[in-house]
Formats: sequence, C-alpha cells, structure tokens
Amino acid sequence: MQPGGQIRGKARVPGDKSMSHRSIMLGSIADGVTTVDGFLEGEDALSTLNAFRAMGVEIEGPENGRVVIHGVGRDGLKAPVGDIYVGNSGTSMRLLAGLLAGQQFDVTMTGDVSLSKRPMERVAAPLREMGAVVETAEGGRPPLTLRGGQSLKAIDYVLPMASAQVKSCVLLAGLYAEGETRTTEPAPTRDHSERMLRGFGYKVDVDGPVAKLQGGGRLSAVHIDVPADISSAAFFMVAASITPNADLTLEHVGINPTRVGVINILRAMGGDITVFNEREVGGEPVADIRICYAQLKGINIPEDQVPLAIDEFPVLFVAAACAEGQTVLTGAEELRVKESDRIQVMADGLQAMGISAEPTVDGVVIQGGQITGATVDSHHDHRIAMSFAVASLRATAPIKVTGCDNVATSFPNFVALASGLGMNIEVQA
Ligand SMILES: O=C(O)C1=C[C@@H](OP(=O)(O)O)[C@@H](O)[C@H](O)C1
Ligand SMILES: C=C(OP(=O)(O)O)C(=O)O
Repeated sequence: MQPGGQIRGKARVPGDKSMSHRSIMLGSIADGVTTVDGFLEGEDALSTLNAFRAMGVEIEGPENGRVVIHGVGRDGLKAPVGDIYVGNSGTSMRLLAGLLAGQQFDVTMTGDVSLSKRPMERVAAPLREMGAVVETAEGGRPPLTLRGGQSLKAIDYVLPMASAQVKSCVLLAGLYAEGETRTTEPAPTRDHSERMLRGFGYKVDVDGPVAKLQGGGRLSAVHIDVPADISSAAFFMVAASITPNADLTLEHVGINPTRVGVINILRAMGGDITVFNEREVGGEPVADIRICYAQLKGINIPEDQVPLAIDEFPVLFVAAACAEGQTVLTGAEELRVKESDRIQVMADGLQAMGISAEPTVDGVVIQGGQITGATVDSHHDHRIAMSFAVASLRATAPIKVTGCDNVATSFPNFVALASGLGMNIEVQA
C-alpha cells in the first residue's frame, strides 16, 4: 500500500454477510422457491450455501448476486456425506448448530485454523439445555458434532453475552422445539434473524430484549433483496473521513438500527456523514451515505454502541489513530474471540505504525498521531487486513500487510473497489 491516495466518487459495496447467510438457511428449510438478489459472493456466505447443497438442497447461482433456492421444507434436509467444512465462518457454524440440532441425522462441522480456535460452548450449552446432543473438541472448540434424532424442548434463555450468533442459534433450534423458545439479550444485537423469519411468514414476537417463537411452524418462500453490507462500507467511511478532500457516496447500504454503531461513533468523533434516500427494502432499512473528510477527535466510545459496531472496530481504531487526542474503548472483550484477537492484533499493528495503542482487558486506548510506514501482520483476519490498508491513506511511507488471504471471506472485490476510488494498493502473490 502506497501512502496517500484519494477517496472520491460513488460505490456500492457487496451484499450484507449476515443476511446472505440467513437467506440460504431459511430459504433451504422453507416451502417453495426463494430468490435472493444482492447475495454476497464471499467465501463465508458460500460456505453456508455449500453446506445446504451438501444436505441435498438444490441451489442455483450465485450469478451476479442472484441465488435461487429450491426449499425442501422444515424436515427435508438430508444427511451430508462426510463432514461439513465451513472455513473461516463463525456465523455458519454457530447458526447451523441451532438449525441442525433438531434434524434426524448426525452432522460434524469443521473449520479452518482460525475458526478451530473460536469458542463454540456458547452455542453448545443452550442447545444441550434444549435436549440436543452436542460434542465439541477440547475447550469447547470445533469440530462441532450434533447427534440427530433428539426431541428438542423450548427454553427461556438469558444470553450471557451480547451475541446475535448465539441468539440466532437458539431461535433456529426453537423452530424444531416443542413449545415457546425465548431469548433475552443483555444489549441489542443485530436482529436480521428475527426480521427474516418474519419475512418467511414465521411469527416472532420481539419485546425489548426478548424474542420468542413457537416451534413446529413452517416457512414460506419469499424474494430477498440483500442491501450492501454496512460492515464493508465501514472501511470506506473511515477512509473518506481521514483523507483530506475526500467526498464519497456509498449506495444502498443496510442501516438496520442494530448495525449503525459505526455511523454513530464516527459522528461523535466529528465525522461528516450524511444519510439520505432512506427507504425500506424487504423489511430492512436501506440508505445512501455521503462521507466527506473531517478532522476527527478522540472520544470515549459509549459502551451501548459496542454491539452495534462489533465488526467495525478494527477500522474504527484506524480512525482513532488519525484523530486529535485520545480514544478509549471499553466493554468490547468479544473482540478477542473473533477471527483473531482484534484488540491485540490491531494494537500491535498500530504500534508498528508509530501510534500509541495500549490494549486493555476489554478494549484499547489509542492516542491520535502520525502513521508511519510499516510491515504489519493481519493474522489472516479479513477485517484487520482491510483496516491496515485504510491506514495507508495517512501513512508517511508504504504499509505492507501480510496474511491477507482471507479478505475474500467478506469482501472479495475490496482491492478493485478501493483502487477504483483512489487508494494505491498493490497485491503481491
Ligand atoms: O449474527 C451474525 O451474522 C454475526 C454476529 C456477530 O458475531 P457475534 O454474535 O459473535 O457477536 C458478528 O461479529 C458476525 O460477523 C456476524
Ligand atoms: C466475526 C466475523 O464473522 P464470523 O463470526 O462469521 O466469522 C466478521 O465477519 O467480522
């Protein structure tokens, strides 16, 4: 990555990863043919797609973001031949665990080196309470095996952490459980499962932190329009915010209130962000977003914004590095169990770039300063790699990022799009 570069123009980033996963899962167990537009053709969502193909679901595409799913109905999935490999994708493994807990066959899910280190006990524990038989490797890590043929009972589950993956897992198992399954979350997390289930005609009641559904119902196929992923848009929101003269418009971005922490935090830092053309597409709010350069200032990030921006912190740390003064993040210990320990890995990288970034147990303290050239390791974490690329916009010398192989998990055309908007990125084999 060469220093400097410009950020100007208009762009549409790829489809929302969370919604893409869910569209395949729900479309597969629905009655009828579900069509999806705007599907993210990234490796994580494709892992979910391939998992359902392996369980006998006919899925056409993806072709230019269009996927056609021939739903097999709630009891139509078939035992896969061999294990299901879900690569780097925590969402695939955790949500599928819930959906597969109520099937008649055994399944084992495996993942790559990063996923194999991530905690799965958080989904295994509530599923066992429901009567599922779940096996993990030592320390509650993958592989994850679900034994089929169990009869599940609904539970009233109070989540120990703010996690949409755990909430969704329990609700998906609840589809196959006898009685009313309830989840209570400690803070609002993304509610795409609840919204999309309703879109498929399944009754889900939400009252503040509580979501509940009755087991035993059926889903009816629908058309799903997946908006651009605000988590991918975030890289360019920060890129434009830190680059003098930048003026960028990102089109058709999902602005679900449970996902807009990055907008709220950048605005609190002094960011110049205009949200316009607000509309609703298939039960999800969507808008265009214009971002112009502004001198950012450090802030204490409000803890209530943490789950609303959970995947955007790596790039928000870059914003903090370019801000005047100190930024303090607390209450974000979940960042330590993502594709990498995102607190430590970002702090190490920013320090290598000459920025004072001190990790704490549940966050980080960053002093804004001058970013220098450096060679930094992204630890094969897509969001870290893209965040370091954004940092190069304000660096005094080139930044070389190693371990970038996983960028395609969430943002396959990142380099092309970033280059098109004016960033100087060179990819070395
Ligand atoms: O439900 C989802 O689609 C996701 C939930 C979040 O994980 P947690 O539930 O672990 O916070 C997020 O980090 C992940 O990228 C996608
Ligand atoms: C945490 C992430 O995804 P997952 O948990 O699905 O691997 C992410 O995309 O930042």
